This record gives sequence, structure tokens and C-alpha cells, in this order.
Amino acid sequence: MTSPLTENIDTRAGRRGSVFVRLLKRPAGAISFGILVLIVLVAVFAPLLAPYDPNFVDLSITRALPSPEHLLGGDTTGRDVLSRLIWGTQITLWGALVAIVTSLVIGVPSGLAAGYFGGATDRIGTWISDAVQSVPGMIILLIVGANTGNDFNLLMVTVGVFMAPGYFRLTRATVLAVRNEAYVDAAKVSGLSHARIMGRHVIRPVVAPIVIQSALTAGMAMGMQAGLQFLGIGGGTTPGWGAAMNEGFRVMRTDPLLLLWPSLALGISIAALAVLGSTLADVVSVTAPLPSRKARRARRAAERAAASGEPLAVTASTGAVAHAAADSAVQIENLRVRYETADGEVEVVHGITLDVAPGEVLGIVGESGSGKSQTVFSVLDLLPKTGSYTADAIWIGGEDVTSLGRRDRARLLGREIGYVPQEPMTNLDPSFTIGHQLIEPLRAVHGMSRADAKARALAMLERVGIADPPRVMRAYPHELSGGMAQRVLIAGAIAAKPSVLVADEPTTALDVTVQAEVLELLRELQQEYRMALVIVTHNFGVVADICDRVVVMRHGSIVEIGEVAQLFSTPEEPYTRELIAASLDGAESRAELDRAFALTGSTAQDADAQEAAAPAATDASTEADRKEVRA
Ligand SMILES: Nc1ncnc2c1ncn2[C@@H]1O[C@H](COP(=O)(O)OP(=O)(O)OP(=O)(O)O)[C@@H](O)[C@H]1O
Repeated sequence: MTSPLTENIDTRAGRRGSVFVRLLKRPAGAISFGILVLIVLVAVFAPLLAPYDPNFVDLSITRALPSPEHLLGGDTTGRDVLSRLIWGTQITLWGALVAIVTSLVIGVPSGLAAGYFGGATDRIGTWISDAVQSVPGMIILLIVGANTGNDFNLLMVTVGVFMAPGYFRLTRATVLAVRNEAYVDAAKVSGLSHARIMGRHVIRPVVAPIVIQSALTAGMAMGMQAGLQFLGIGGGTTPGWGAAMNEGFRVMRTDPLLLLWPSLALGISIAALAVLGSTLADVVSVTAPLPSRKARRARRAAERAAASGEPLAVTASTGAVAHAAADSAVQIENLRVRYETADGEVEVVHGITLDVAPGEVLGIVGESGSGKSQTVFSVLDLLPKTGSYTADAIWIGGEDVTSLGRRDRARLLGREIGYVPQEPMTNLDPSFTIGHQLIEPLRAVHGMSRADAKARALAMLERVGIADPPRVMRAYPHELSGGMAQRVLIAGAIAAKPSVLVADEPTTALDVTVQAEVLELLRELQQEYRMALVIVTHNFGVVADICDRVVVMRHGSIVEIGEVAQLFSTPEEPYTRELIAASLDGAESRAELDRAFALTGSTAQDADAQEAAAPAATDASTEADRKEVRA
């Protein structure tokens, strides 16, 4: 029997094959790769391949033309040209390797830190990178050469330092593009450390551009090294290609072959590296990442505000609290969120106060742009770099977290607070299997053994209604439907049994048939684990279905807070009345649904039960629908 997962599998990735196979399928890729493999083999086996000692002088072959004994002839001092070229391959590749490793070691971590942390780290890193680029490299190389007795390795390290800004800029730009991706936020919320997020999730998209850049940089390093030896710097007695070119250049008129051989070797190597780099770029087809969810949302909201002529900042209004801070699961006092924009600082949440009791379900409802997400992002400490908040206090689990350092604050994530995002797909890292993404936080944050973490992950997947947990553990995110991905994220969010679960519009990105199941699942889990649940939504239907109390927000302020039943029956604010009318207008009531089901001989509850029993099958049809729509 085919499992729902198999039905859902998107086989495009498999058909495309690995990058390496695709590279070799292109003639340019195969030829350049073949040439480079040959060059590396020559370098590695130089002692076996070279027929003579590269420095052995036999005056009888001085400036000799090619012959069966000396295939490329002899040089001006009577040494075998072929042997020197073969040994030269080794020294040339070694020099390029030293330069590349140096620039990678300096450029990639600093670019990663600058892009990921931004702010002062970014400014200082960029300033140093610009400064290094503005220094005349050749003069520094001459100084290093003169003061170190032309030490070859030190010279190549210096070349590496001057090439590091290339890696810095590339890494920084790539990280800037992904650092606001939802899966990076999801990794933060699951409690992973910055170092781990950078080392596992942020570095992935950097790898392909770095490999491509390295192919090009290797060619440049070879050219630099040959250039230095050509100028008589760093050559010494080493038979590098640059030194051979220097010698050949001096006798170019009488013995042109002595210049030809090393020039050919260098030219072919650099060309092969350049062709390999550009073919690799084609194969990987590195495209600019899409703008992040937050950026898209900010842009949409700004466009809406501009179209309606509404100012972003409105008069502040505070909410009310129903529980003492120490008894609350979450309590926020006078929260303000601000953003730096091109027009200066803009306040988008204006001093709101609210609380959530342990085991309570609180809905935060409001139209798009009302500040719901900014409120929960502040609690989760997930505001983007341009955003900041101030609050008199934010209590989580009876502790005021505003007095905690960033590190201690981050420790709460994944333990005290779980987070279920709006867009399940973008919150899963496409580079790792589902199993890895569930197991990693359990091991890193909760110190579980691999076996325990795996058992917990499997149990959680089963609990959230995944039909074949072992199979889903081995799957990649693109192999899941939206509903399955959201169940996976819910499993991850509750795996550590947090006391508060924050769900930011958890059903918005899902098919309507799956929305009800996911809400039902959240409600069941909230009751089973006795968690507080904060659910952000723009839909009063969701509020009516699942919440105990509701906070109505508009333009960054709280309009009304109340028990759901009371708010529905006697809303105090005209805006709440409008919102309820707009949300429920046209929606079928439970009674209507039951009547409809009665005609077919079943009830709405029966239908819910059937859906819950076959969630993955519904997901499969959802995915099929999605594919149809895509087609
Ligand atoms: N990065 C940003 N820069 C500037 N303003 C921002 C940024 N992100 C959000 N905002 C602004 O903050 C306000 C509140 O946004 P928020 O994301 O909280 O809205 P929301 O109520 O969650 O809306 P939605 O239902 O669309 O998610 C909006 O006016 C938005 O323009």
C-alpha cells in the first residue's frame, strides 16, 4: 500500500541529481574538472612522475631542445624542464591552497558574524574589510618578502589576507539575505545557541557561493604567486611556474620554449579553475533569496498605510491584566515596539499591557498590521535588527525576563515557551531532514541522548497525527504537505513540554480542510499538557472556537480585552463589533453544518473524527490540490 507520504513526495530533487553529477554532465564542467584532477594528481605524485631531480644540473642539456630523454628540453642552467614543471605543479598548488585557506579562515567566519549579528559587528567587519582592500597589496608583499627572506608560505598567507575581503563580502551578503528567514527564527525559538544556528542553519546557503568563489580565487592566487616569483619574490630555489616564467622571459628571444611551457601550465590551470567556477555557478544557479516574511509584511503594511493615508503611530491605549504577574504564564506591561525606518523611528506598538494565566487560551485578534505579531515577537525576543522594544516588565512563568541577559533569555525559548509559526514550510530548514530538525534541539537544548531524542521525536510525531513517523523523520521539508509541516512544527514546539505555546496565525497558510484539524490538535494538546496558549489570529471564528479570553488590537493598541462569551454577546467597542461582524459574516454556523451533515446521515463531530483519523490522507489531497494549482 502506498503511504500518504509517498504520494506526497516531490521527486524533482531526485530527478535533478546531485550538483556534482550535473556538473559532470556539462562538457565544460567535465573537461575543466578532468584537467584539475590531472593537475592535482601530477602535484601529488610529483616525486614518482618527475624523471629527474628538479635542481640536478647537467650542463650537457643547457638550453637543449626537447628530446626522448628530456621531453621538454633543458633550461638555461642545464636542469630538466619537465621535472621542474612537475615539481612546480606541487609548489604552485600548495601556494594557492595556503592563500585560499587563509582567506577562508578570515573571511567566512567574520562575514558570517557580520551578517548574522549586524549592528556594530557588521560595521566594524565592513570597515576592516574596506581598509584591507584599500591597502596596496603589492607593496605589503614586497615588505613581507624583504623582511622574511622571501618566505614562500608567509607570502602566500599575506596574499590570503588580501583576498579575505572577497569571502567576507560574499558571506555577509548571503547571510543578510537568509538571517530573517523563518527557519532561522524557528531555530532561535527552539533554544539553539547563536553559534549552533550559524554553524548549522545559516552557513548552508553560504556553502555553494563559497565553493564557486574558491574556484575563482584559486586561479587568482596561482596568478599572484606566479607573478611574485616572476618578479623574483618568494621563488628561492623552489621550481615554481612563476620562477620558470621569469627565467624563460629573460631568454625569450633565443629560447621561446622556456617561456612557453610554464605559461601554458599556468594558463591552462587558471582557465580550468575559471571555467569550473562559472559552470558550477550555472549548475547551482544561485538566485537571490526571496525577501523574508517580515520584510514582505512590513512592505505590504507600509503600502496599505500609505494608500489609506493613515499615520502609523496612534494614541496609546493600555490593556488590563486579570492575574498577578507571579501567577501568570505571560504578563506584558506597557510594551512599546519601535522600528528604524528611512523616515526615522516609528512606534508600531504603543504601550500595551496584557496577561495570560497558566492553562488559559488567549486570542490576540485584529486586522492586518495591528501589531499582533510584533507583540509576540517581543515576548519571544525575535524582533528583527531594525526593531526594538521597551516594556516595564515582561513576565514569563513568573519571572521578569526584561532583567535577563540575552543568553539567559534565549534559554527560555524551547523550554518555557514553544512557538508555532504562520508559514510552516519556511520555518523548516530545507537542508535537513525532519528527524534532524526535531532531534537537534532536544539534544542541544535539553541534553538528551540521541536515542532518547529520537524516541521523543517519534512519539511527538505520532501524537500530532502523523501517519508514518519513521518515514517522516527521514523526509525533507519539500516532501511534506503544508498540513504535515505544521504538525511537525507543533510536535517540535511542544516536544520539551513548554508552559506557554505561542501560535502566530498557525492556520493561515493552510488549506481550509486542514485548518480545522490543526486548531483541534492545538486545543487537544493545550488541554493535555495544561499549557497556556497564545493564539494570534485575524479571525474571530478561531477565537470563538478555541479561546477563553481575547485581546482586540488595532493600530498597535489594545481596543478591548474580555472573556470570549462576554465579548461576543456584548462587545463594548464599535471596532470589536465591526470585526466580529466581518469575521463571522457568511460563515456557516455549527447548527447549519450539523443540519447539512444530517442530510447525509452523519454529524459534524463524525466528520471531525474521520478527519482526525486520517490527517495525512487529507494532507495528501491538500498537496495534490496544491500541485494542481501550481500546474
Ligand atoms: N521590519 C519592519 N519595519 C518597519 N515596520 C514594521 C516592520 N515589521 C512590522 N512593521 C510594522 O508593524 C506594524 C504591526 O505589524 P505586525 O506584523 O505586528 O502586524 P500583524 O497585526 O501581525 O499583521 P498580520 O496579520 O498581517 O500578520 C505594521 O504597521 C507594520 O508595518
